[in-house]
Amino acid sequence: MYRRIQEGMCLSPPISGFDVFEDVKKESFFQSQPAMLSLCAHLQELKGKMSGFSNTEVREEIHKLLQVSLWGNKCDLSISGGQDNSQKTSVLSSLEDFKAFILVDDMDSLWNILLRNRDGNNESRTRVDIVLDNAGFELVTDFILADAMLSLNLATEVHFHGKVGPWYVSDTTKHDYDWTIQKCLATNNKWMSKCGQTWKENLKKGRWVYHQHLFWTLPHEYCTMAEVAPDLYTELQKSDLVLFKGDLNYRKLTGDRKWDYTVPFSEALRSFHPAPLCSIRTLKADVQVGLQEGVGERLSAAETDWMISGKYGVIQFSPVV
Ligand SMILES: O=P(O)(O)OC[C@@]1(O)O[C@H](CO)[C@@H](O)[C@@H]1O
Repeated sequence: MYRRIQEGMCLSPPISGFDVFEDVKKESFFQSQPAMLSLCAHLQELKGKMSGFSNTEVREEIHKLLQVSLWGNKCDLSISGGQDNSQKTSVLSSLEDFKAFILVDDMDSLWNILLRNRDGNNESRTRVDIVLDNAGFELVTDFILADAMLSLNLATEVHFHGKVGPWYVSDTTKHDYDWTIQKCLATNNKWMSKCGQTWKENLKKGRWVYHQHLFWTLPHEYCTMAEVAPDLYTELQKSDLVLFKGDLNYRKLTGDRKWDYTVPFSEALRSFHPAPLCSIRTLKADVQVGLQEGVGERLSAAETDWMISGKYGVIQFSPVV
């Protein structure tokens, strides 16, 4: 359907570059602004005190921001049919309450990778890639996470991957990416504006890099990437850690199959192992792997919609196997 919409626009010059979802995406950004402001303030406060942080404190902070980025994935305009689905309240204050809804949390594995950079010498480089999902609140949570990873010396560069055109209503395009940074920069809130300024500089200095590739809007499951889009696969192989945001990426990672709940994530990825990777996803489609024995069955008995409601989430890691 999204390809058809795009095709219709492409065949209609002079509006062939028009994004039919632009207005709802912008509206969702503005409606989430109070929640974004509190995150920006939190980040700036963190930067002010992080020089004396122990590794344990750094771990705790980055774990919090990973969870913020996870719950940011609840805000997608495809699941709500384009209706308001913005974040109205600060997520940070609810993290403890939400912990029980994280079905897999592989933070330890992520930490082992990120710690290498922090403990390494000045010449060591750690590249983290983020395969983006929704613009609006979720994108800002991804920016906050990426900024913190650089500031806390856990990574030296972050590469973002977006869509070539409007997709699943709110998915991030290059225009959304640039617009969001510019809007944050231009706001009259000092913390948010400071964030926007830093993000713009990160791009200028090559600490942040934006990529787009047609593959992300093709129907292929990711185990075919090496064959269908070898250039993209080679690009991801340069990464130390690839974070895949959102539900649709999870479906394509696992091939949208009816896996048993306990099948290991690495196995469900089949031949897709360009780099260590992690899915950060709230559950909105009926595919889930890597659960402890009995968890899927227990949830199915208690809540018929547990796989599609967006109430549950995973931070699920796979090494290169
Ligand atoms: O990738 P996202 O933004 O987390 O989710 C996209 C999504 O909501 O769109 C589809 C319904 O249109 C669902 O299968 C899927 O969960």
